[in-house]
Parts: sequence; C-alpha cells; structure tokens
Amino acid sequence: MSTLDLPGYSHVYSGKVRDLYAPVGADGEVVPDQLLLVASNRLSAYDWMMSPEIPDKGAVLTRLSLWWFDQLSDLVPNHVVSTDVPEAVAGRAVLVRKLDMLKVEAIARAYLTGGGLEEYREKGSVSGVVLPDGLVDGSKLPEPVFTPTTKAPVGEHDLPMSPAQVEAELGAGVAAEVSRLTRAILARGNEIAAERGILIADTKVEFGVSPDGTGGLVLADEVLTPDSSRFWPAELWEPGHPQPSYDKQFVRDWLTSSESGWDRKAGGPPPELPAHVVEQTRAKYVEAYERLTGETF
Ligand SMILES: N#Cc1c(N)ncnc1-c1cnn(Cc2cccc(F)c2)c1
Repeated sequence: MSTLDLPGYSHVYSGKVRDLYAPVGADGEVVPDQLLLVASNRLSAYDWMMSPEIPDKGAVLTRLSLWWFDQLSDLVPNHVVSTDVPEAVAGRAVLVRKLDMLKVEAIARAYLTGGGLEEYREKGSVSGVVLPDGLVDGSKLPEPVFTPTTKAPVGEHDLPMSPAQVEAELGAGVAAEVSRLTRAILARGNEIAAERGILIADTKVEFGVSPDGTGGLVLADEVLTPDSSRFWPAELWEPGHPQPSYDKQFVRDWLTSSESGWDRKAGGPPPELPAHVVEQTRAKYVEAYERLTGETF
C-alpha cells in the first residue's frame, strides 16, 4: 500500500482503509494541533485487503461521516475543523483537531451478532450485561449495549474490556459518559437509519479530549459508516442466521462462490474482484449515502 505524497503534510500512520497525515507549517515544523484524516478506496473483507479498490468509496464514506457528525452535534462535540484539504484528496479527507485519544474502542450493539453473540452463547451476557434468554444471530437487543474493547497493537486482536477495566483506564465518570454517549449515538443512528431502510447492528466510535485539558469528550475518527459499523438492509432482516451485509455482501458472495476459485480456509490471498462486483459494491455505498442523507452523491 503506497501513501500519498501530500505537499504540506507528512504521513503519520496508515490503517487498513484510512491514512493519517500531519500538517507541516511553512517552517517545516509539524502543526501540533491538527491532523488530516484521509479515507482511501481500499476495501477490507474477511481480514484481507481486496483488489482493485472501490472507486469513490473514500469520498462517499467521508461525506456520510460528516453528515452524521452534523446529525449528532446536539449530542456531542466533534473534532472536525475543515474540509479545505489538498486537491489530491479532495472530498475524501478531513482536517481535524488533534486530541488525546481515549485508549478504549467504544463499541455499542443494537443487534446481537459476531463476537457479542459468541459471548452471549457462552455466558448469557455481553460485556457484563445480562441479556434475555433465547436470543439468536441478528436478534434486536432490548436497548443498545456498550461492549468496549482495548485498542490492540497492529496485527493483534482487540480484547473485550470489563466495566472495571474501562473504569481503571478512564475513571468512573469518563467511563460512564463514554458508555452513555456511545449507546446514544447508535440509538440516534438507528432512529434515522431505520426510516431509510437500513439497520445499524453495531458501531465503533472513538473519543478524545483536548490536550489542554479543557472541555469534555470529543467525538473523533469516523462515525456510523459501513466501515465502522455493521449496516444491514432492513427489508432482509430475519433473526436466526447471519444477516446480509448492506455493503460487502456482493464481495462476500463472489469470494465464497465457485466462480472466484478462492479457498478461504487454505490461507492464501483472495483473487482480484471482477468489475461487476466492484461496480455493485460502489453502487451500494452510494445507495446507503443517498438513502440516509437524502442527498445525491
Ligand atoms: N480521528 C482522530 C484523531 C484525532 N482527532 N486526534 C488524534 N488522533 C486521532 C487518531 C489517531 N488514530 N486514529 C485512527 C485513525 C483514523 C484515520 C486514519 C488512520 F490511519 C487512523 C485517529
């Protein structure tokens, strides 16, 4: 994966699908209080990076995240400074306030699936919250549940955190506020998304605090996108089996079909995605954006 040479910015870090840059002043020094978040067109599925990239994915998810920040501005302040970004990343990058980031992945679940379902099947609870009997894959939870994890180093898996561990990391007051806000963000997201035919099963958000110690929690990173959340088409929701993904199902179906020739269990990389799968996947990202925001991409 190659990072961009952005005049006026120095590359800081690359995640699977996004990259972080620091603005550099005229004196060549890094501007200390801002960062540039760049969303790529890269797509990750089954823990593999797909090829080719999905055209416009970065721009669609950036615009969606900015729209959600605005929808949530009454709940929590956010880190967005400006979309006045270098031409090379126009439309898929955001200039943000540099924060001291909390060392907790703030995850909330409105529907039971994935790791939460596994824990429920073992314990009858998830992250210490006892759940009703008889829940299955895709069951709607009585209310969103906070299921935080650690922020594992690259190449390692995030680990579930107990309430006590979160309090030890953040303090009781901040821990309670992170839980409250994360659940409120998912609840608000589902209030809006459900009216537009999309269910948001779960989401991961990140919070930071101002380095000068003033103010409270600030919502950072991206928010309520198909990369940070599980998006499900509402009309296909049927508890009792894995739900189709709103955005990644075409990729998953093709990769697991005989047409791809890929043997996921063999451990080798997936083949190149055919053009029709790339085009269908792009169309789903655009469709999700337009249905949620009411705007044309
Ligand atoms: N958002 C934000 C943020 C902020 N406002 N202040 C300080 N640090 C961060 C920050 C650090 N890592 N990340 C995750 C991340 C995001 C995007 C691309 C990547 F490669 C990695 C976010």
